[in-house]
Amino acid sequence: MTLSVSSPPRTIRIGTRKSQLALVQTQWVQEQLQKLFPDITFEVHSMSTQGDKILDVALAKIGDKGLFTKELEVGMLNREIDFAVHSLKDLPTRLPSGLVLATITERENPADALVVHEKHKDKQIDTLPEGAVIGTSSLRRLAQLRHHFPHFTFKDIRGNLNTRMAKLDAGEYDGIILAVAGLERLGMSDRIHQILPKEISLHAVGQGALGIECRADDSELISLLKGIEHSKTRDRCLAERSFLRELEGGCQVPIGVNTVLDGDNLTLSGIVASVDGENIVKDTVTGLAKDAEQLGIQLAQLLRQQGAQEILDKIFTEIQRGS
Ligand SMILES: NCc1[nH]cc(CCC(=O)O)c1CC(=O)O
Repeated sequence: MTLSVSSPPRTIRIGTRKSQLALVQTQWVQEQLQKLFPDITFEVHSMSTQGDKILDVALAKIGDKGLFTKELEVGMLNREIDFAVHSLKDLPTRLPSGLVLATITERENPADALVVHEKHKDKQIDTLPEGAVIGTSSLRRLAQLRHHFPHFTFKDIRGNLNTRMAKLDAGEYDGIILAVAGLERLGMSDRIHQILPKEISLHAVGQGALGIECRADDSELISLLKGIEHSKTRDRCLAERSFLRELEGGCQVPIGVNTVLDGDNLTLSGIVASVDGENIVKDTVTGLAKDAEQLGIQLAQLLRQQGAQEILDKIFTEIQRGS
């Protein structure tokens, strides 16, 4: 890929959140692009988002209308930055007009991990004692774990990864649930005690992948960004995002997924659960990877026929009431 010789190489400004994870991810993207396009200058501009500032309120109660992405999107529309690097799972399934999801990069293991207090180092999720205090701030993790392990006590946990680890190690929790991907990217793989199998926890839509968003009319940049796209991750994530979009759920609702790509065939599983873990609907569809988005819609419709909408409507009403 070459730039037109008539125009001097441009400087491209990358927007990111300021969190340690966001900075590590953005640096990785910058390095990949710099290798592919050595003549272009890529600059990193970091910004705080609303989600970085509100640390004391349970995420589920503030909703997720672009909590971690809005300031970056405004920056792109104002031309202060050219593209933004997001954890794909934090990027809403509907983008503001004028912006597109240009590229999805190769995903890390998308599963959830159990991290335990050292006194439980010989235990697994199914052998932790009655009443064990499990920290999570995700309704998706909460609902699925409650379904399988109703004898645990669940407690909200917020803050960055280091803060959460410190709270766990101080004995405030017996175990906490975190994304494998975040732990790996921050060099904390040694804290992964158990990777939760998909029978226990279906992961979040887009978990473990990075999504790069830019202005829809910047075709030159879009073609550069395609250089770091991972097509298998893209197919899986487009199916997952289409499923979530069709159910009109954000990342803060108890919706989980799993995808398997086998040659041209894509298998998508999804779950919608009530917050108490008592009602769950779960199903699987298979089709061609090139019809990824269609598959997502098909699965959403299938789950709706099994009562998913009623479960979701109840959650939306409860969140609005602030309960
Ligand atoms: N919403 C927080 C968030 N956004 C992305 C990650 C981890 C990396 C990823 O899932 O891609 C995390 C932390 C977590 O869920 O443990």
